[in-house]
This record gives sequence, C-alpha cells and structure tokens, in this order.
Amino acid sequence: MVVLSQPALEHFSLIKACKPTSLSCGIPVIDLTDPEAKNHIVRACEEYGFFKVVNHGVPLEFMAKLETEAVKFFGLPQFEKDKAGPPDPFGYGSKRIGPNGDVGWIEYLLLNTNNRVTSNKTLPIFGHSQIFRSAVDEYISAVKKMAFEVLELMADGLRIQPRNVLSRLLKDDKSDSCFRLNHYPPCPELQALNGRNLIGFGEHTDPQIISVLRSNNTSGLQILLRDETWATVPPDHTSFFVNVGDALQVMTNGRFKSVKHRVLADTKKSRLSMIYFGAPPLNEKIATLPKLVEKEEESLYREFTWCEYKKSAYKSRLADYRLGLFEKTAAH
Ligand SMILES: C=C1C[C@]23C[C@@]1(O)CC[C@H]2[C@@]12CC[C@H](O)[C@@](C)(C(=O)O1)[C@H]2[C@@H]3C(=O)O
Ligand SMILES: O=C(O)CCC(=O)C(=O)O
Ligand SMILES: [Fe+2]
Repeated sequence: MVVLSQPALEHFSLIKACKPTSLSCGIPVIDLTDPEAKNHIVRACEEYGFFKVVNHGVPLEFMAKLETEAVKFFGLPQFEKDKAGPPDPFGYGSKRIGPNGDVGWIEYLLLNTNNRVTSNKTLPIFGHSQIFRSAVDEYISAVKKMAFEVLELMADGLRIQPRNVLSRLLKDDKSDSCFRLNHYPPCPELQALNGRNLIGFGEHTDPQIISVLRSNNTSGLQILLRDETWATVPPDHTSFFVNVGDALQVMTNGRFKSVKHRVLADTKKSRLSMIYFGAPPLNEKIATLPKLVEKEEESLYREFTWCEYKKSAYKSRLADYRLGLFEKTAAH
C-alpha cells in the first residue's frame, strides 16, 4: 500500500474521536467446552450480535503461520501486489472497498473458500509461495469446522431440529462463503489530525450468516451497542470473534441482530485480520426458520435467495441498511 502524505488523507473518512466504551469485561465470551455454551451463544446473539470464542480447538500454530505469510504478502512491492488485483470479486485491493465509492485506510485480499483454482489472480498471490497457499487452506478448514460447531450449538440453543439446519448451508459444496485478509498499515500522519480518527473499514453489517474473525494484537475493531455507542473490542490474537450477519437476522426473524461494526486506523501499529464469511449456496432461499414463527405471515421479511440479496448488497454503500428492501413493510 502506497503511504500518503498528510493532505492526501483528506480523501479518507475522518471521524471526530469520541470516547468509545471499552468492552473488555462486557463482550460475551463463549467457551466452546462449556456445557452451557448453546444458551450463552443465543443470549450473546440477541444482545450484541457478537461474541468472542475461546477453547475453540483451532491450533494457534495455524493462525500464526497464516499471519506470518500474510505479513510477507502485504510486505511485497506495490507493483507485485497489484498483479493480484483488482478484487472483482477475488484478489488484491487497496483503499477502495466494494464497487460503490467506499474507501478506507486498508489493503486486503479477498479469496473464495471453494475452487480457488478458478481465479487467475491465484498465481500472483500464491505463485511465489506454496507455503502461503497451504497456510490459507489449513486455516480455513479448521475455522470452518469451528464455525459449523458454533452454528450447531446455536440451533441447539434455539431448540431447532435438525441441529445442522444452519451449519448445512456452510457445509454445502456450493456454499458461497469467502475469506478475507485485511491489513491496516500504521498511519503516523494521524497524530497531527488532532482529535480525529481515520476510518480503516467504515461501519457496516456483514451480509452473510456468520463471520468469524481473528486478528493480531492491534486494536481497531469497534461494534455498535444497542444504546448506539461504539465499543472498542480489545484484541486477542488467540481467540475468535463471531458476528451475526444479515442472513442470520432474517432466519431468526430479527431475534438475532446483525452487528454494525467498523475499524479505526492506528497511528503506530499495523492491524492484520483474517475473516471467514460463512454464506449459503447462491440458490438457497433465505427465510425465517419455520420453528421461529407460528405462521409464515408473521415473518418480518419476504423470502429471497442469497443470490438476490448478494446482488442487492453489492449495489449498496457500506453503511447502508441493506435489509430494508427485504422487509415486508418496505414499498417496492
Ligand atoms: C461496499 C461494499 C463492500 C462489500 C460489498 C458492498 O457493496 C457492501 C457489503 C460489503 C461487504 C462487507 C462484509 C465483507 O467484508 C464483504 C466481502 C461482503 O461480503 O460484504 C464486503 C464487500 C466487499 O468488500 O466487496
Ligand atoms: O478487519 C477487521 O477487523 C474487520 C473487517 C470487516 O469488518 C470486514 O472485512 O467485513
Ligand atoms: Fe465486516
């Protein structure tokens, strides 16, 4: 990522620094080995749409290996990284997020989680390093397994059967899940911008079912609480953070809320994050789970396919409320 002089920062979103609450004690922590995990997960999804996962079973070695390889990739000369772009839909991107004018202090790699060979960007990304490719594969398969377990515990907690009602969507060979590596370089120029913060990744909800995030020990991630205040999530490089996505909000008829989140840039330290976005197959219908409504009419959302939702999401700006178009009360 090319480092910019201070006037160039004007192109990026700056926000008035507010004192965010630190949620160190408040964020729900789910221990996957706790027999009560299923109930804690449901409560966390209802109250925050977000939780931290410990005792997750993913080897720390997989996380560390992928982090090392990603740092190497983002450390390559700009012209090398650009060979792997643009991210349409997969590949390397810098500063621009999505197709509709959003920008951030970020560079990233977007990858699919199935059939990675189909992309002609694969060579510039992995051509130099089989180690990077296998670190990505190893990490994704371990995190997927953990995501399936979280979704099965969620179904148990919601008392829905079969317990794979959610996990089967991510397990499907045609699942449209994707994977993202984000690098937020330090931004020393920020120090001069008194009382302002630079946006690394603007506020948004994730469109998928769940997102599973792991980062290095640099802070930056914030979530929006029910009282509309931003809370800083203390980083923990050994744990995972799970977001409820829009599709899960619909499947639970709004009982679980997709969490609004954003990332602020740091003056001195790089942030590196890796996120698995668990999505259903493109042709899958997204609708409230029958066990969670008495009659279909009680569903707040009309039925749609993941493909329809995704198309609509990619026409929106990051901060837009994307589910609005799919609410039954919406005029369309
Ligand atoms: C502005 C956009 C970027 C995004 C596609 C979108 O039009 C709206 C949703 C954005 C988001 C957020 C979660 C994931 O990071 C992502 C890959 C996704 O599926 O939806 C991004 C999209 C992106 O960066 O292309
Ligand atoms: O990089 C992060 O910490 C979060 C990024 C994010 O929310 C996303 O990629 O959707
Ligand atoms: Fe996100």
